[in-house]
Amino acid sequence: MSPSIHTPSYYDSYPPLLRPNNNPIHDLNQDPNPLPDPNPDPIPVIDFQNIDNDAISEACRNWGVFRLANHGIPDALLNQLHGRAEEAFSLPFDSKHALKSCTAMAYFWGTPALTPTGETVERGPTPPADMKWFEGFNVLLNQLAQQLQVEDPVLDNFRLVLDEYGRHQSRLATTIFKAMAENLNLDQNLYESYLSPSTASMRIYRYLKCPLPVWGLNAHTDSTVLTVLTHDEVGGFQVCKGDDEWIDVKPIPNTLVLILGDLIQAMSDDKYKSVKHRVKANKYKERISVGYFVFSAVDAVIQSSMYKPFTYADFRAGVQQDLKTLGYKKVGLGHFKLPHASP
Ligand SMILES: O=C(O)CCC(=O)C(=O)O
Ligand SMILES: [Fe+2]
Repeated sequence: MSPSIHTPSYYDSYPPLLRPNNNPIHDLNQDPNPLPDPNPDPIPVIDFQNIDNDAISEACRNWGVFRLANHGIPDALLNQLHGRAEEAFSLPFDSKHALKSCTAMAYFWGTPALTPTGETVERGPTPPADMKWFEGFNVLLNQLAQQLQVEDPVLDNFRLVLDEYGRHQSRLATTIFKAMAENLNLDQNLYESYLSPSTASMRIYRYLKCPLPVWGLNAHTDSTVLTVLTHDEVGGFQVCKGDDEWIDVKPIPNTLVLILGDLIQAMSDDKYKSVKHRVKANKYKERISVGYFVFSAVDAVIQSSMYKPFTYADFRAGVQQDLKTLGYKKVGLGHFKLPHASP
């Protein structure tokens, strides 16, 4: 008998457990993809070239999310970012998996529960219903330029574009945070420790075609001060308005979506909302998104009338505890809530 020859297939880039041939229910071409809704979404838009503090204040209080237009990131760079990410994800799974403990650019798949250095929080085998149909790279921006030596030209090009994109994000986040801090009358001496772009990380996701009726990413709030997302045209990102109204955020080319995280909610004495968001899984199309996550300095003490003083290090330790025991962030800001502020 001749030895079986393995013909490389597109799905060699997928984590083995998420390949269609390992999922008999994976029937990719059965129904047509539903048509997108032609109506615009109601997400507020902020013009970065003409910042209106009142409009920012309104969006932060009522939504916790807005779209950023005229952000000054060249379209060519955004296109390159998506192109390079696509190339990196198309590498064979083993080449990506080799980076799973590479702190500057750590590869992960199947779960968003990561340690601060990008390694998967181990909790024993994940049942398929909890498995997330994605893979990604967790990038620590301050390590990307100096610490990461990769020989593969695809990964090296990816690193270069991430570095450039990250510098734009740090510029945008600093300016937007300043407008928010002015609106909140925060002490100017706190600005630098409350928003520390040197702590920033990025996550680049490829959501794979998903055969199961599960969420691409479950509803959560971010543990950040601010998060800035760029999405491809596939869609599926939703934010929660009020208690339970889920709104589809339309993918609009070359705009960014900025969401407020838990840390700014505390800094604002709960006037601003850390918005819940989630991602719908898609059976037919892969989706690429890039998130920039910026935090406070790890040892900066966050003062709030609604919470006990805490540092980002304290906050992160609470989240890691939840990830280890439950697999998801449960308590978050609740760890620090003052009794008089509880409902
Ligand atoms: O993929 C996305 O659009 C959202 C990612 C996200 O919410 C996160 O990583 O916290
Ligand atoms: Fe998120």
